[in-house]
Amino acid sequence: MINQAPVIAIDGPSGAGKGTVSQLVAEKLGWHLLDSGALYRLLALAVSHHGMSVDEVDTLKVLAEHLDIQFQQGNDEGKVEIVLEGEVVTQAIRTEEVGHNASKLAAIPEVREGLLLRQRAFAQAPGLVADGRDMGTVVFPNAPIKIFLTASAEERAHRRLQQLQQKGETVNLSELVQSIKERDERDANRAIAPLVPAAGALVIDSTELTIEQVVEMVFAELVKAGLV
Ligand SMILES: Nc1ncnc2c1ncn2[C@@H]1O[C@H](COP(=O)(O)OP(=O)(O)OP(=O)(O)O)[C@@H](O)[C@H]1O
Ligand SMILES: Nc1ccn([C@@H]2O[C@H](COP(=O)(O)O)[C@@H](O)[C@H]2O)c(=O)n1
Repeated sequence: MINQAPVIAIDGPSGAGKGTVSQLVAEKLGWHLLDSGALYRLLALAVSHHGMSVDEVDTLKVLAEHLDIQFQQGNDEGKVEIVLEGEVVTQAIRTEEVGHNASKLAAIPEVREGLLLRQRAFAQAPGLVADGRDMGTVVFPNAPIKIFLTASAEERAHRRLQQLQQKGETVNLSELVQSIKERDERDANRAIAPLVPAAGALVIDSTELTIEQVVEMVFAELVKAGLV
């Protein structure tokens, strides 16, 4: 059996709100959280640090399997610091550039294979909220709850703009829309584990919804499944 503990799989395109909603749901339930995108971002950063070529697919697979990653509880309640090979990279992995490089690596089958078991290992009692692109389709196909969270590209770019501006970064909205559409295109059209709603997934379009409304909809699914 693949899933040892109940899993809520939350998939969808960049900026749809998966990370925010997953964190809130995991906190409310006291369940574990898997930000699978962070693993692809960490790999992209490591590849760039080590000056590796994306053509070395067998070496990439080994790196993906053994990459030294730690998710450490920070001083602020709920804040997790991400450590790659001894260096805190919590902020460094969140740039658009790292997201783009992650999405290029994510199209390589050996990379996905290398990360697969690491992701499944997060499914521990009492349960896991897993956020990504293929949580419901490939990594946790038996998850009792599958959500596909989306929003218009313009709304997602707008949210990302605000997020980056709050961090003091100067960004251009039309460039962000372009970047988000490019990443959507690559994620949805790759040959392996493309971004598609899993069979039976509840599709939630959050364009006109608040974060709280989306969280409520996920909880309604938990009630229906008898998990709370
Ligand atoms: N329903 C919503 N209404 C308004 N803002 C939202 C909503 N959902 C998320 N946001 C905001 O949008 C931004 C992006 O959300 P988040 O990082 O959770 O997206 P994501 O799907 O995890 O993206 P990525 O896959 O790129 O990591 C955050 O600033 C978040 O607060
Ligand atoms: N399950 C996943 C998660 C992520 N990816 C790829 O990584 C990129 C970065 O992910 P974020 O969620 O942090 O934005 C993303 O664009 C995907 O290409 C993936 O393939 N599968």
